[in-house]
Amino acid sequence: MSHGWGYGANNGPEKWGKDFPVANGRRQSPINIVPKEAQYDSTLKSLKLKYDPSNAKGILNNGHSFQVDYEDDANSSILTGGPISGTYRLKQFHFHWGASNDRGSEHTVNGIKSPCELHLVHWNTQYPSFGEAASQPDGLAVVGVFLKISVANPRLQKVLDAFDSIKTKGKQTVFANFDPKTLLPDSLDFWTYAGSLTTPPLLESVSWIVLKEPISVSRTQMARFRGLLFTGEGEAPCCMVDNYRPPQPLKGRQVRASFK
Ligand SMILES: CCCCNCC(=O)NCCc1ccc(S(N)(=O)=O)cc1
Ligand SMILES: [Zn+2]
Repeated sequence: MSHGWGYGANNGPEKWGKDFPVANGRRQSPINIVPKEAQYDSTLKSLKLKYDPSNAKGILNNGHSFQVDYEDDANSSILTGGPISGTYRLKQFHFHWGASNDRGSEHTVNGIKSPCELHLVHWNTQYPSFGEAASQPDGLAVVGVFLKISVANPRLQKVLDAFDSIKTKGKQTVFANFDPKTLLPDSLDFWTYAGSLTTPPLLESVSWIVLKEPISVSRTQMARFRGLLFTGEGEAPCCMVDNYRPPQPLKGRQVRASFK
């Protein structure tokens, strides 16, 4: 795909398999979560997230989404517990969203899409770097959080206020002193399954941890996500919307629940 992957008709999820054959693999993400078919696993530990706000570095429009990058050369912002063993370091968080509020999330629950989904990306400190970890079956752990339309979420404000500085692909700006823990819901109840990156290179290295409880976002706040552009400065503008991969075949995988 010389024109690079994306979410359009010519380079979107249905075309990714050409350049990334693992797209048709046995542990692809996202998936549709069917709560009634998830097995409660009492041996799952509670999730422990310890983040240092001063590790926040910058916010970047990468042409597919925007991401907030964290300093990851020490165990200061880490994920432990849940389905994982050992310590995983926060690398970045980003979102996926739709052109309208009826779609946008990657995971679905009983086939229902949410308007937006937050991903907090962590890598296993057993490996020397994110890049190394990303090629290992237990290399990454991503916490997924659904956003649902409700009252405005004040915790999103700082992220939204940076959008004017990163409107086009490749733009980035300093983003300091932000605790992603403030983006999490009250309950850390989760579903978990073995999956992959949901964008190319679609590496099958992710322990997915999808929280049951959503956080809120208002219609007005969602509209601001849609003001970002997939395109670079000076190119014909294309709104950054519908940057989600649809659910992939479960292929016999089990989804476990941390709650009854
Ligand atoms: C510019 C060099 C970057 C090297 N990065 C190489 C690489 O593997 N990047 C993958 C980054 C990624 C993609 C998808 C998710 S998701 N949506 O599954 O949470 C999380 C993280
Ligand atoms: Zn993602």
